[in-house]
Amino acid sequence: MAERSAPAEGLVVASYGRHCVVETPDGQRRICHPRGKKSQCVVGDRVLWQAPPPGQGDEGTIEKVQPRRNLFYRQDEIRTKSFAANLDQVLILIAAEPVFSESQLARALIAAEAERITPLIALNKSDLVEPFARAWERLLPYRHMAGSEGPDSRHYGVLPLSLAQSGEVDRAALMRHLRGKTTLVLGPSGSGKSTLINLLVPSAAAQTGEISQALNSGKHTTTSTTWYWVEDGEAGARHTALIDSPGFQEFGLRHLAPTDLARCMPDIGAHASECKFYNCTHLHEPGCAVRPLVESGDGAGSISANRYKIYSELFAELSEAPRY
Ligand SMILES: Nc1nc2c(ncn2[C@@H]2O[C@H](COP(=O)(O)OP(=O)(O)OP(=O)(O)O)[C@@H](O)[C@H]2O)c(=O)[nH]1
Ligand SMILES: [Zn+2]
Repeated sequence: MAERSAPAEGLVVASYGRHCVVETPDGQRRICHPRGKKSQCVVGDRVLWQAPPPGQGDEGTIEKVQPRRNLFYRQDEIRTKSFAANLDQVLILIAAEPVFSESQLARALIAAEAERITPLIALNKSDLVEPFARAWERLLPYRHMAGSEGPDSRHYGVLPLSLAQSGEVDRAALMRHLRGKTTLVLGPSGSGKSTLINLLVPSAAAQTGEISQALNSGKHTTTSTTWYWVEDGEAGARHTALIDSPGFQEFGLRHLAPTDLARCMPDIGAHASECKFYNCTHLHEPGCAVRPLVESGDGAGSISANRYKIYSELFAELSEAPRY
């Protein structure tokens, strides 16, 4: 039997459930299969993979998945879906139109916070003046949420964009946040996700082409999550990456306990340590420091009524016993 070569390092750039595409440090891409359950991988994984012995095709095997810094995923009652691993940021792209769901936005933010991944929010289509003004207003609690670095710091970056109109300006603004990082891009359909990817990655089609080629054109199904290198002049190639992933809808958080929520909703969590009971749920307890801060009809209070409503609904949802 022919000698096998030593396992080599690689980066998972596309994932199809049972198999994936691995990129080598010199930019070659090839299809690989996990050796067993333990070597199941997702986009963003650093792996050790092995080429097949000569004469046995060109599909490799994943020998080992290196320990992950984080894993971004969602979980509903039946399924866990992993988006990607080893992320620096999640960019949540919403738009003036179609009108975005605040609950969906809050869920994606919570999932990121739970894995300690920095979320960044972008609101596209600022050229649609009135719908944009309404959407920007709805983002007020997110734009104003206090950060931990001094009294004027903000917890979330919120970028206004007009991707189809002011591409170059937006590209510069986005790159200030993305440069040198690996960012997962999420957004509901119609928000401009393809427009954003094409703006930042003019070679996106070519890069997906290389993946299809590695997949023997059509032998395997089309991709669900894809890694793109962002060409960035001075900084050079393979430095900044975007990961495009579908599946913003139905953002299940069943992997979290209801008591994790306050920590992942910083406007609510900020006051939790002042509650009378250390395990206060902020729903009904006497001496709760959170509830008096929720906006009432008179405009007083510093926690938005919508945010508190989302918190209580999620608390109830995550408290239900699993139904399977
Ligand atoms: N008015 C306006 N329209 C935009 C802007 N950016 C994107 N669009 C339009 O919005 C529509 C959706 O953009 P896409 O980039 O295809 O959005 P997507 O999020 O990839 O949508 P799916 O393909 O459905 O997932 C297209 O008709 C774009 O031309 C913008 O800044 N302003
Ligand atoms: Zn409380």
